[in-house]
Amino acid sequence: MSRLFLHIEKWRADYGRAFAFTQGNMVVLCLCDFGVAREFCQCKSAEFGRSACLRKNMGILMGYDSIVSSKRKSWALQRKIIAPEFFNDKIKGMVDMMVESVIPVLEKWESQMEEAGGVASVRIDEDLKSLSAEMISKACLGSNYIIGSEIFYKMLVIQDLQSKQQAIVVHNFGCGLSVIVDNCKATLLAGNETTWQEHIRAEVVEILGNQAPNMDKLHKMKLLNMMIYETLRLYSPGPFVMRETSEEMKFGDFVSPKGVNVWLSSLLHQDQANWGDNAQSSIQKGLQMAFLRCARIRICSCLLGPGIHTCVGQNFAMTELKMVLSLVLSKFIFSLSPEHKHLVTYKLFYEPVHGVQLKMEKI
Ligand code: HEM
Repeated sequence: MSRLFLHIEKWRADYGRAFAFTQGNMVVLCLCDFGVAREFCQCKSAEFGRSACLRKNMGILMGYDSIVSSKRKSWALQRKIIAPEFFNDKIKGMVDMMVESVIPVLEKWESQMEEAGGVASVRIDEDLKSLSAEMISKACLGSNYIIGSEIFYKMLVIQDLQSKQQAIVVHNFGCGLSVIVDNCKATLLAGNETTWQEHIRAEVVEILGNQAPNMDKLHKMKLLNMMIYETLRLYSPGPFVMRETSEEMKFGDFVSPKGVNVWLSSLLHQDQANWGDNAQSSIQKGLQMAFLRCARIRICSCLLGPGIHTCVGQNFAMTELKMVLSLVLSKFIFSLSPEHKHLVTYKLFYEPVHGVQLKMEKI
């Protein structure tokens, strides 16, 4: 985030851990302070809901009155209907469907490895995108899932057009050599430091044996769970969680009048004041700190959405992630391919511009 939203990083350094700015006629209070963030996360007031600008700018993609864009009564009603559909007892019945969907993808990658004589450079992002579209469509639409996948791809086109229309103006406050060097270091490290894989693979193999994953087995995979949280912390899917006040509200010492957009910055996830020296650590170091982090994440987390808006699909998402990763780890050894070009853009979520290319080898 600090690379794409350099202005936020700069304003935080210049004005402190909470500052306000205007964007057009919208007033934004941006919070980068752990203590205040906790209050943001714990706020259960219906007067602190989704902002009007989200509906205005993203309504075409998210719906103008959907669970992700509505407020108060309309949101509460939709949440009450949708949330139970993603409770764990429902997800339990979806695991076989998830395994069935992932097998063809693993077989496709396997044959690419065989054709390349054992080790191949495999582009995985498109396959994973299709896989996740297929799984959520099957979960929601059953046998009509093809329609769901078609809708998903139409939405991607709209997302693309939207992001071009509302291109973020990234102010260059000195993105110099140090930024490039930092990114090279991060990429090299992430590509080569794979000892974490061995630890997690050992856990996965011990729990799975030769059997397919099921819900009970996935629950036992503690290291894998931590690795997913650590990855979400280091590479949050988006830069902010956004709310709008419908009445005067107080966060720490900050009093926000009615109608102000309050943004919680994901810079918090890598803030040394909160995470100490390991704030920017790799997955390997991260795993050593993971227990501490998991505890903090529980206290204040916007990784899967804070407060009453916490992610409805988190059981589904975590099961899907653990299922796919456990199968990949039990079958393949992987690291970043030399062909991988690291460049990230922001289109509603962060996305790799040139995809993700892995060097993969069958175990
Ligand atoms: C790793 C994958 C995922 C991540 C990191 C994630 C993250 C989040 C976050 C941060 C929020 C809160 C946004 C806010 O407070 O404004 C959220 C809300 C939401 N997520 Fe997810 N999500 C994931 C997967 C999913 C999936 C698979 C589904 C659907 C099955 C889903 C459905 C929703 C919905 C409907 C909300 C809105 C909840 C509400 O406002 O009441 N998410 N998610």
